[in-house]
Amino acid sequence: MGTPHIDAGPGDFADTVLMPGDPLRARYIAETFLDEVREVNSVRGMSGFSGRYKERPISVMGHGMGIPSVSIYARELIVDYGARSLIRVGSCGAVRDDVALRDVVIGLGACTDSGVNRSRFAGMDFAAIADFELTRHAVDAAAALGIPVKVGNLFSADLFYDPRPEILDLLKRYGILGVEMEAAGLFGVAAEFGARAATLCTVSDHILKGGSLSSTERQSTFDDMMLVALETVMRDDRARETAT
Ligand SMILES: O=P(O)(O)O[C@H]1O[C@H](CO)[C@@H](O)[C@H]1O
Ligand SMILES: O=c1cc[nH]c(=O)[nH]1
Repeated sequence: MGTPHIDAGPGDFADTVLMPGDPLRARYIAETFLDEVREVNSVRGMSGFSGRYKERPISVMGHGMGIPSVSIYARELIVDYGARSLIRVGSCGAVRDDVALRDVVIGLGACTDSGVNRSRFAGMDFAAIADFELTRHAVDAAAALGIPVKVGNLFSADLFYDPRPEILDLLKRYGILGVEMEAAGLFGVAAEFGARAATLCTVSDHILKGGSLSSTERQSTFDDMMLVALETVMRDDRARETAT
């Protein structure tokens, strides 16, 4: 098998995939948190790995930057490789005064200036929301780990270098917790193909107040968020077992 962007074989991916934008962050997660790791994709350098966390098969793969890129990888993982749950583990910028560098935010939903969800939803406004169960388990996992999180709305921007500085105050006024570039598209793809998606982000810079983490820090220092994401999967499994 194989797709235009993934050359893994059947069964190479677990049903749950953690997805950072940065493929080097994917490698870091796999090498730091998973056992029995094997690389299952390297097309275009978009590293994908499968391994085990506490015996549970789990995959991690980069999705690149922006909604077009995450839309390709999310669709191929769901449709061609049978992924059922995608958890983005990203970085974001803050606009609110009460959101600081390294805060972990969990997206309930994501606003966007992208038109992709209108394209897929017959021109209507689609509410790009995270899967409730995954999100609830992420919040509970964070609490159990003693890792503070903020839960609320994200903004998925089409432009990293946006020439409209005035929108930042608008985002702040509307309570946006983090500005990133994929969640709204990921939620749209998951809805289109009947999968589940969640987004966790660590704040890597404060867009209004200033201050930022280095690219190396963004690549390999988001361990709190990774633990929350991995424990989310474990909690989600336990909840599903109990329900059946
Ligand atoms: O660090 P990642 O997960 O890539 O997330 C954020 O960083 C990139 C921009 O620098 C965008 O992909 C944005 O969503
Ligand atoms: O997309 C992003 C990611 C981090 N910081 C930003 O300002 N935007």
